[in-house]
Amino acid sequence: MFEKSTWIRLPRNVVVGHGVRNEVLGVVNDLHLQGRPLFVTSPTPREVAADPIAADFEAAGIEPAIVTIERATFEAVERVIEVAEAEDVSYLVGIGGGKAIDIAKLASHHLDMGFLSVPTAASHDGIVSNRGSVPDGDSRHSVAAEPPLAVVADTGILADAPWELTTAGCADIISNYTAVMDWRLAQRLKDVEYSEYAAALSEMTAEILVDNADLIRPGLEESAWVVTKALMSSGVAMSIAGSSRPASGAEHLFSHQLDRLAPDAALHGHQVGVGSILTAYLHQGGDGIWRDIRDALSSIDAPTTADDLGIGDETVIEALTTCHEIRDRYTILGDGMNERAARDVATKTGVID
Ligand SMILES: NC(=O)c1ccc[n+]([C@@H]2O[C@H](COP(=O)([O-])OP(=O)(O)OC[C@H]3O[C@@H](n4cnc5c(N)ncnc54)[C@H](O)[C@@H]3O)[C@@H](O)[C@H]2O)c1
Ligand SMILES: O=P(O)(O)OC[C@@H](O)CO
Ligand SMILES: [Zn+2]
Repeated sequence: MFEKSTWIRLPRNVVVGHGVRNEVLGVVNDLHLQGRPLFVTSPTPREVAADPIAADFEAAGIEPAIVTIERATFEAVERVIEVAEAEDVSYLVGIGGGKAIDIAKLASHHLDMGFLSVPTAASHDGIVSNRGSVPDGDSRHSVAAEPPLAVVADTGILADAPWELTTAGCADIISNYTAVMDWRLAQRLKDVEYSEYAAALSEMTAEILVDNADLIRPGLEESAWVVTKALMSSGVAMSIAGSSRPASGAEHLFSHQLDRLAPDAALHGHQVGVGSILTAYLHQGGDGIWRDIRDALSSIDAPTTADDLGIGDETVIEALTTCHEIRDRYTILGDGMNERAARDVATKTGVID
């Protein structure tokens, strides 16, 4: 008897384009959301987006509560939950980069409230995903949550954001190549649950982005459009899979470990991009696609070496040899690399000198 079943949860409205920041209130009305919102943001996104959106709400007689977070931690999630309860809000709006959106996502899940995702940077593929990613001591939790009810991505804001945030988003997408390799490997060796549709969507998203690399240039609003569509598509792949597997393999383990060893040294997307060069080499050897990944990253100004990341060579080796422990996710790293092997791959790919 066939007894399989699945829930695929996706946003109802996705609004992308120039000036759509002014449409957040319209989206709220379209979703029939009542009551006060709580805006979850961080300092610069507050200035560029949260305060102007709050002014639109105030003009319509709704006074949003606002909480500003600095880091993605479980303490920040708890703070947002406390403010939401104290201010008696009915829904949340995450306004900012990946961290603000993750915190809003996790808090709204706990509160059993809907949330809207308003990215101010095209820097990560958590914009529409159904996961929140938060470090916790020595490990990393990718927590199941609901995807946003709606996404409002203003390409004017995204194009004005610092260019490296956009290149980080591109690199987060390019890393899908190796994430899917790891997923297929884990399916073959460990029989992990696998979705051909989610894997194909994730790979196709990376291919379309790389094919359009010429359009991705600083100051071009069209770049923000191309990258944001890719970030959404990758997030949808995660929602179809019900896990971050289509977009997160060993290159993400490497990045999560760097977050612990060298906090705030580099952006998430840039770290996973360099990780992807390394793990592509581990999967396929010297003749495989590691050079294509490196060249694609380089063509959009994303880092390809430890130096570019501002991270020391020895930290890269430590991350490579220990990152398999960070979470229970089978990848090409298996039960861990030894130091000689780590130094070998990092040197042969030019990630370290
Ligand atoms: N949930 C998921 O599926 C998912 C997917 C990918 C990444 N992530 C998580 O997202 C985080 C990475 O996101 P990130 O790279 O956006 O980091 P981030 O949220 O820390 O943002 C980077 C910096 O850019 C600033 N910023 C944002 N918009 C700006 C603007 N318009 N102008 C100027 N500055 C602006 C932020 O305030 C922050 O200081 C990581 O914690 C990662 O694990 C989650
Ligand atoms: O589950 P994690 O490893 O946090 O991955 C989510 C996201 O960063 C994928 O691009
Ligand atoms: Zn990522």
